[in-house]
Amino acid sequence: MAVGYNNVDVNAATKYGISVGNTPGVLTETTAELAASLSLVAARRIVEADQFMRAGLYDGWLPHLFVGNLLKGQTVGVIGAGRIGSAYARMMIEGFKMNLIYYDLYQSTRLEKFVTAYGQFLKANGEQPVTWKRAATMEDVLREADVISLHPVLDKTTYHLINKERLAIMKKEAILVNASRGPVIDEAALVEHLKVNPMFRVGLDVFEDEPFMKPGLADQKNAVVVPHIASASKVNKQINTLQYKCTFLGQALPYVFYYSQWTREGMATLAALNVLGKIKGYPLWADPNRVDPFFDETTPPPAACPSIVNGKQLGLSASSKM
Ligand SMILES: NC(=O)c1ccc[n+]([C@@H]2O[C@H](COP(=O)([O-])OP(=O)(O)OC[C@H]3O[C@@H](n4cnc5c(N)ncnc54)[C@H](O)[C@@H]3O)[C@@H](O)[C@H]2O)c1
Ligand SMILES: O=C(O)[C@H](O)CO
Repeated sequence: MAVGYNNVDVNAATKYGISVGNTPGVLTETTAELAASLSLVAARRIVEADQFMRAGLYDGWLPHLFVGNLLKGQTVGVIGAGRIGSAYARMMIEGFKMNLIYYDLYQSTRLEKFVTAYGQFLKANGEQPVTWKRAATMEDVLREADVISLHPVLDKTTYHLINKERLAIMKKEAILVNASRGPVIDEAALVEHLKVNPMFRVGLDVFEDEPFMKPGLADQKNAVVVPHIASASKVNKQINTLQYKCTFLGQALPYVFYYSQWTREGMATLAALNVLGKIKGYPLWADPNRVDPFFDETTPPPAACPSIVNGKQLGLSASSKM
């Protein structure tokens, strides 16, 4: 179960009349949050500083100890401004007042409107407004941005999108984050680039030969690496509050019950509803970017398949109800 379906040969599946379902929407914010975390951790050299501290090497404040990059007023570059790329951009812009440059095959009008409105808000409050730019080429993003996060789908147009030549045009102290798919970066070229550019830093959730890393990557202090954990999150939800009599205080105190809602539970729900929908002969859900109605605990899920990526090619009908 996943939103990314690069591991499935969709054309072959379509040829044999097999539907391919995915799980969009439920992991957008969690993946964007992980990309934002990697950006911060890399910018402020948190892992290096943590290891230094634990090794007992800290013997007093020094003006130049672990100097990192301040994000405020810098430029964030997003390659692939779809669901996750746009959510990540909003976090970095609103959280750190960064300017945006993005590259996508399609215009992201909603994202542009968000940055414009936020810029106006900042201006009205006497602050420097944030700005946005849609880049004509991906190279423009690589040249201009201080932090670059990769969020495209993996296909033949994005395989090794970041290669030796493109790394070379990035700023020497840039930060590169990848929470999309490993092969979007030529990882061997990245290792070489990290070796000769110690102030260039990366945050990686995904790897070219997952679960393995290319030789040398683990030795690089300027790389932060985590094991594909972008969707590994949960929310604790309160379900009930009871009063109980506290014996020593002699008064009623609230007793709160929680349960955890896991992101991967949401993904599993969409995957299961895709299967159920197919068995029942349901139509395709009209907008796979808006799957919230499938999680409304007060009503039964809609009689539709939440997201079948080759539904149109297979001639499946679309649901008119939203
Ligand atoms: N690390 C994780 O655990 C994790 C979790 C969820 C999704 N993902 C990955 O994140 C990526 C984005 O997912 P999403 O739900 O936002 O998908 P999405 O389809 O909403 O967005 C992808 C965007 O990439 C753009 N794009 C496609 N080809 C491009 C190209 N050649 N150059 C620039 N842009 C291009 C598309 O136009 C689209 O806007 C996928 O690769 C997915 O597999 C990873
Ligand atoms: O594409 C996805 O959904 C993720 O990589 C799985 O967490």
